Amino acid sequence: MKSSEITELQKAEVLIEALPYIQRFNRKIIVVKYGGSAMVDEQLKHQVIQDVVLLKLVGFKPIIVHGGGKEISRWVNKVGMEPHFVNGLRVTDEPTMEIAEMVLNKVNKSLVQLVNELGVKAVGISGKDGMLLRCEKKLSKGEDIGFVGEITKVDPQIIYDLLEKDFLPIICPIGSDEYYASYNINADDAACAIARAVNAEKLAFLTDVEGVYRDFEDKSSLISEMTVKEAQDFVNSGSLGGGMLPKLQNCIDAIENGVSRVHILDGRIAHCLLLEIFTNRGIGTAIYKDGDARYFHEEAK
Ligand SMILES: NC(=[NH2+])NCCC[C@H](N)C(=O)O
Repeated sequence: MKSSEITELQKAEVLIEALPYIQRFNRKIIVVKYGGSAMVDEQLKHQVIQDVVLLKLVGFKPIIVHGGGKEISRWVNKVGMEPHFVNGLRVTDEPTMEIAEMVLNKVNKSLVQLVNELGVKAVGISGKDGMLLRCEKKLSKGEDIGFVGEITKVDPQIIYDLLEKDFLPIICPIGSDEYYASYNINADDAACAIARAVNAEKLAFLTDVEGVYRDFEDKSSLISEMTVKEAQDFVNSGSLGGGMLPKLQNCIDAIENGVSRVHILDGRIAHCLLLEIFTNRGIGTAIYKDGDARYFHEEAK
């Protein structure tokens, strides 16, 4: 429908549809894992930031956890470093880690600036600040791939302090080990661990797919919602394709550890966060605690 075809009443109805969600998620923590195409395309980037600012201004407590993989590769190439690979994974040696940390902090501050420009005060930190993310070296099939960390402990105090003072925390996934060395952490894992540690109401992943498909080959088989049990059965069935397995496992892990709802969204769709959170049907895949599924649809009818 073209916007000119939307009547005034329909516009009002859109806002009314959002009412129960504004009410339900008021003062609740929503962790947004920001990554993929939505980080590269300038317009999408702006729209994501607008959505998060809106979430903040209607009374939610959003937290952004972001990656920066593409930007790190760009800088590694720019300085002419030769990448090394083990098991198909790029090795994060010391010089690469140095660049990764510089780039992630740079990306972090550019997001802070975008949020600030829209009138909400953001504070950008890495997992090293306040000792938020502690980690140890992660091996790939027993092999050393450098400074890639696996989270061992999350201390969310810094997040609570920022939220209490009404700041919007923006976090890049760098952690430190027992010797205080820096490690690069997978941003999905960081978002999941942070959401668990703060008992977030929601965790939303911005990805480059529409959501979870029942049949990976069939793009019309998008699953709109499932319970954590259904998600677990799906993982166990072994029929999950396209790199979705670790993501879905993270979702299950989050829900089993205190997060109420996890959403897998298509970050390539403009304003995907608003369309998911403030409508009954959403646009991606929502995973609920057992017993919670469809409850909200029923109530919102
Ligand atoms: N993909 C879906 N079926 N989403 C439903 C979303 C429901 C509601 N807006 C929420 O954020 O919890």
